[in-house]
Amino acid sequence: MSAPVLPDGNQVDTSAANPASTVLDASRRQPASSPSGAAELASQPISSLSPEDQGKLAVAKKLVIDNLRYEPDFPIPGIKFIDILPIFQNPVAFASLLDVLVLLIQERFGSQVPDVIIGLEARGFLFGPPLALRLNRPFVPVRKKGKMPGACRTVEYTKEYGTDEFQVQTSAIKPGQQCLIVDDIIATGGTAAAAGKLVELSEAHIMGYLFMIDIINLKGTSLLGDKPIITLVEHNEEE
Ligand SMILES: O=P(O)(O)OC[C@H]1O[C@H](OP(=O)(O)OP(=O)(O)O)[C@H](O)[C@@H]1O
Ligand SMILES: Nc1ncnc2[nH]cnc12
Repeated sequence: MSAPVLPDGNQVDTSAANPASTVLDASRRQPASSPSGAAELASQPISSLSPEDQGKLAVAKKLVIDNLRYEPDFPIPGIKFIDILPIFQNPVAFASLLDVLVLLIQERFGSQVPDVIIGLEARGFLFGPPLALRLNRPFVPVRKKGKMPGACRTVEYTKEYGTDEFQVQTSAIKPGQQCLIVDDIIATGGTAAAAGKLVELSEAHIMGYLFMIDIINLKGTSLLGDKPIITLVEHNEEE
């Protein structure tokens, strides 16, 4: 099978990224196959990107989808867990992910760069800090209760498989800052909404949310009001 073809006609070598995967034409909006058959490319407009950047976006999305793993009944019965960790064991996929997240932020917000990147424990810590570095902006962690020293703001929340409490250090987010909240997955939306509340308690602004994956049948984005949401991949558990 031939390698993905960019709009400029050049071929992209993704074989080093995932030798076992089937390499598909990156110009397609959806892969012909994925490990579960359920993860699909998010249908956000890409028209303002150059042809070269559209090619990068298509290749990065495919690399992400090909590097997901699905674990039934984890962490509790009935949950089909999406394991994103293989992406970070694959330097080509990881670098491609970061490149494309920067592109999507630029596409959505133009020349306005977030003042701060807010990453959510734990998997928002995997790509939030390198993304913040790429944007030359500070990274602020939101952590589960009891992990950080000093004064913290706290909110309780409910997520797909339980309840939890989130904290941010009181002085970490400055009043008036434009915050981009980043996490690997939005499922029921409770986690991301809780992080949004912490930003608001800090008297800062939610500039938007960014997720690698949206489990769309759980409709989590409905908890995020009218804030801009960037999603790379949509996953439907019902398909
Ligand atoms: O949209 P929701 O239903 O709220 O769920 C989404 C959250 O669930 C997962 O985190 P988890 O709480 O499992 O934490 P972990 O990353 O520390 O494992 C995931 O990384 C998101 O943060
Ligand atoms: N199904 C799922 N897979 C991975 N992380 C999750 N967080 C919430 N739901 C999840």
